[in-house]
Amino acid sequence: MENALELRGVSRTFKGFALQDVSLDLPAGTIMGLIGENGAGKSTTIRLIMNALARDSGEIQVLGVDNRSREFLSVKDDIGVVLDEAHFPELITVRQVNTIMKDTYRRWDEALYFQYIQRFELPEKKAFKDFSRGMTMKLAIAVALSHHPRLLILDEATSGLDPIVRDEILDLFAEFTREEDHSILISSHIISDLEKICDYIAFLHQGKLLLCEEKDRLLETYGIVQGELELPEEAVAGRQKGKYGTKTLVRRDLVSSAIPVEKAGIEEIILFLVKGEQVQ
Ligand SMILES: Nc1ncnc2c1ncn2[C@@H]1O[C@H](COP(=O)(O)OP(=O)(O)OP(=O)(O)O)[C@@H](O)[C@H]1O
Repeated sequence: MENALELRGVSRTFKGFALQDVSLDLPAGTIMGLIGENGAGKSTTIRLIMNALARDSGEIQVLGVDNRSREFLSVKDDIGVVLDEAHFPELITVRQVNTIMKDTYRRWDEALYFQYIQRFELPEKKAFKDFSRGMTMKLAIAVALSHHPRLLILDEATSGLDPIVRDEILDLFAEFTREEDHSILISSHIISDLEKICDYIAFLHQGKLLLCEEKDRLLETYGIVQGELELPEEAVAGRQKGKYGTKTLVRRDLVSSAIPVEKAGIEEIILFLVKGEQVQ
């Protein structure tokens, strides 16, 4: 299997919002960051992938299987999912979650689950209703990882976590993909988080996928030129005029080597591409 996920022309319309014609491939063994502003359609895309939401059109293959087929039910065992509204019953405890998951997943690994519980310092006897947002996300991540999935689908899984825990969890995700057939789709609006660990960046804006590209390729392709320099128009991908002068996002290969081009970060590239010409 080459791709863990394949979306072709996927669309879904709600009143006032449409996810339009989304196509992307997540190669097995890689991490894709799905980024976009609030309301861009990230959760909708993830719900469509899990077939928790029906699409209007398009095709979705998950781990080589059509997500509307019967086979998808058994493939679900191979997917660890953390949704942004991760929820467990109010009175349930960490220990009771273990008992339930034992019956839910064929490959549930109790020892591994309790290792994560300890690592995340989660209380074993506290009722779920008294968990903070960070604790909730940690519990959901522990569950997602403890049934030995091949694909992790994570919707805003790091939001609500403090920077230290967030870093630890991002390392954990990177560790997960060291196995060559392990893949991750992770959505976030914290671009810097995703920049660290992702191989691919997919960028949704108002329901459209504006970009889906290898991260390193984006970093190689674009750079920043400071000041009002003469540049070939085809090299200019975006421009910002601010109090402290002009910054231009350029395609490096179209700019003369005499012009100094600085490195651009993923966040900068995305912002420039979306905003185009801008005066601040
Ligand atoms: N079931 C639904 N019925 C109607 N509109 C919906 C439904 N689900 C999502 N939407 C709308 O679709 C749009 C995209 O929402 P979505 O949750 O996919 O965005 P998102 O990128 O995940 O945003 P956030 O970062 O805020 O979580 C929003 O305008 C939302 O109101």
